[in-house]
Amino acid sequence: MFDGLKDKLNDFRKDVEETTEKDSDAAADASDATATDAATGTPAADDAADAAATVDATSGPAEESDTDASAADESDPSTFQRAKAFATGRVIIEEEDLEDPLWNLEMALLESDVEMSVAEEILDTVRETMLGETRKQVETTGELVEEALHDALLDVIAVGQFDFEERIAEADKPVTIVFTGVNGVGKTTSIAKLSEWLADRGYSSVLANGDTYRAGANEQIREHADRLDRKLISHEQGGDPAAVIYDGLEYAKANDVDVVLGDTAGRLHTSDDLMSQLEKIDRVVDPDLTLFVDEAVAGQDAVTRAEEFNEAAEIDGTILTKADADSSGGAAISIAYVTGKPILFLGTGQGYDDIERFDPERLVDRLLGADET
Ligand SMILES: Nc1nc2c(ncn2[C@@H]2O[C@H](COP(=O)(O)OP(=O)(O)OP(=O)(O)O)[C@@H](O)[C@H]2O)c(=O)[nH]1
Repeated sequence: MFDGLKDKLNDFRKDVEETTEKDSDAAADASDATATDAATGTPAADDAADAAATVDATSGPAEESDTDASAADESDPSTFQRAKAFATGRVIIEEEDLEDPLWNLEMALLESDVEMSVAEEILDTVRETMLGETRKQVETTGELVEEALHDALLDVIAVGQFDFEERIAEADKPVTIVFTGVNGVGKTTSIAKLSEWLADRGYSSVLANGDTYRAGANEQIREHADRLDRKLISHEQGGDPAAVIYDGLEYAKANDVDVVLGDTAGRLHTSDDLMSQLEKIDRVVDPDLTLFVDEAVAGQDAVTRAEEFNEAAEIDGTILTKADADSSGGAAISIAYVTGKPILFLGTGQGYDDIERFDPERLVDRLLGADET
């Protein structure tokens, strides 16, 4: 899962390590040079050697000295700063160290279908974390990069998260959940999976097929309902989707069913038709939650659709299917930031159990290699 993106993030770590290693070598040379001068006993060299040994790299005596400073100090203050830091076991990351690696990272994120504003946000956070507390002490550059990437990714991925199970537990029953999204992305399968997920936690559910537009939609969802032994409410093709979901709600009330899972059409003649249909469902059944479903493999297209559907009928969260087949990870990283609504579940296969609660920390660990699953 998301292996392509994982590799690219790892490349960034290597990139920064390489640039800072070169600079560390230069700093080591400069540090050696000041030490050698110190051995010869020149006053300026004494200052520099003191500076190299001092723990506070920002206020060493060399900076205050008005005698002729060391060659490194005069020609390249940053090299001298590095030399001082190097002598005290510190790593200094300068803006120019990050320039090329950050450029490469931006290209890699965009290639991975990460939305532009999301990529920029990630770069800003990485830059801030790595340079923010300038001359921050770290054990290795790799660790600093990892920390910066961790924070940057988590910031965008965790937008809007809430405890879905708690929300279901606390809501008045029946809870109505409406699913939006285009056809073929795994919407019906996700409804079936969620019905099982809820059953595993003790909640009963009824399925309602609000996709009255597409021929064959009733048969498709009925197959799932039969297999799972769930009640399905459906009307004839061409019927009013709001009426179907309303009937689902009435059935749930009459039979003490906890949750109504309402499918909707993924595409109509025009987007205006789709919008007014979703608006009508909103008005008639006033769903507790509207979940947008799309496939991770659709990348940028999924992100754009999430925005469009969110405008048509405000969503409360996203289910991202086919994460098992997605290498890029762009949609998983971008959708929450772009819509302001969290990803709630990942579809991870074709079986009914192949659904997992979206866990931002776990995804970040996966991307940074700490979680191998
Ligand atoms: N690998 C994988 N396949 C999935 C996942 N979710 C759904 N699928 C498959 O994707 C295909 C389409 O799923 P459907 O549930 O029929 O798609 P849909 O969006 O409901 O399509 P419509 O009913 O046309 O709206 C099916 O073959 C599913 O088995 C997933 O998380 N991983």
